[in-house]
Amino acid sequence: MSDDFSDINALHWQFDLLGSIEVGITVLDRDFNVLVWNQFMENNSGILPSQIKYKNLFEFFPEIDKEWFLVKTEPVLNLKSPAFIIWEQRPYLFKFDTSRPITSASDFMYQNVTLFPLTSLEGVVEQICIVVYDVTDEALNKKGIESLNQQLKQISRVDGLTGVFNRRYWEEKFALEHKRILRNGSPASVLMLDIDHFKKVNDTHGHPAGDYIIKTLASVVMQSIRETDVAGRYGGEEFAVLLPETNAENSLIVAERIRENCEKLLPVYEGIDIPFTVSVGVAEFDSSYIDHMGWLEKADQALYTSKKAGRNKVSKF
Ligand SMILES: Nc1nc2c(ncn2[C@@H]2O[C@H](COP(=O)(O)OP(=O)(O)OP(=O)(O)O)[C@@H](O)[C@H]2O)c(=O)[nH]1
Repeated sequence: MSDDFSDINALHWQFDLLGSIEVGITVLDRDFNVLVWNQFMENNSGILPSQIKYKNLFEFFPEIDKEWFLVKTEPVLNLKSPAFIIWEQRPYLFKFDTSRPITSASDFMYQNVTLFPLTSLEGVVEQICIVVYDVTDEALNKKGIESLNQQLKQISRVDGLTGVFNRRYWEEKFALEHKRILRNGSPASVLMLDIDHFKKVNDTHGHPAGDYIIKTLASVVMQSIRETDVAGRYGGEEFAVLLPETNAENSLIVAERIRENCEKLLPVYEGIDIPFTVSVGVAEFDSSYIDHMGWLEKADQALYTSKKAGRNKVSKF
């Protein structure tokens, strides 16, 4: 009698434990009818155990992809091996609101889920137990760090003044593209651009006005090239542009377009007109350019030719 009583007692506190534990626990039969629904599941779903008990899980949670869930539970039921669902794979199994304040970056609870078999005394799997862990904080932290890393990466690649790639990153991309071109022999060209008499802009209108002209040139360049082209700020008022899949003829058209757009544009800084022109050098890739910097050097030489010829010009190496 006293043994029976202590068994009942143990069962009672075990049920209490199940209720107060800060993880979700539910037990399903082989047809996915709910047998156990603990306090955590009730609190987060708003569904009472009396409402869901002996009912099919999928009726209450249509967001669970039934086909996928059957595949996931198959080894649990038939091979007695547990299965895991991590939030990186699937953010949640049950769509619960997050209990975090409204400022939280997520409006649902991220979950790690364990599915394991419950066997009868005969060793037959008759039920499946689902344990749901709330990992919202961990997930948001990780996502926050990832996005911060992404931002840092972006900052380290981009020139702060103009938003185009900085020299270091541009050269990295240029070197990679050069390798690819050496291998497949596809046409490509590179441009070097430099603002004419830029020192005069600074001297006459001041450094901030000079910065404004540099930014203006960057936006002219970006508007004049394709998405697959790669523009970078190479020096103070000097830009480099890589034009993949572009032969000399077509790259001269692009260079001329940039030169003309700059000439036509009349930037106004603090009420003062500051016209400017650019000189451009163009060099098409040649298989003898084994070194990428040797290729760029050709564009620089062509730029020098444009400067010597009176500026506001495009020259081809
Ligand atoms: N405002 C501003 N000026 C810069 C920046 N970087 C470099 N410069 C200036 O750009 C000027 C470049 O002058 P130079 O290289 O002599 O050439 P230039 O006056 O453009 O003459 P040419 O290139 O021969 O037509 C210098 O006065 C630099 O101080 C920058 O970020 N902002």
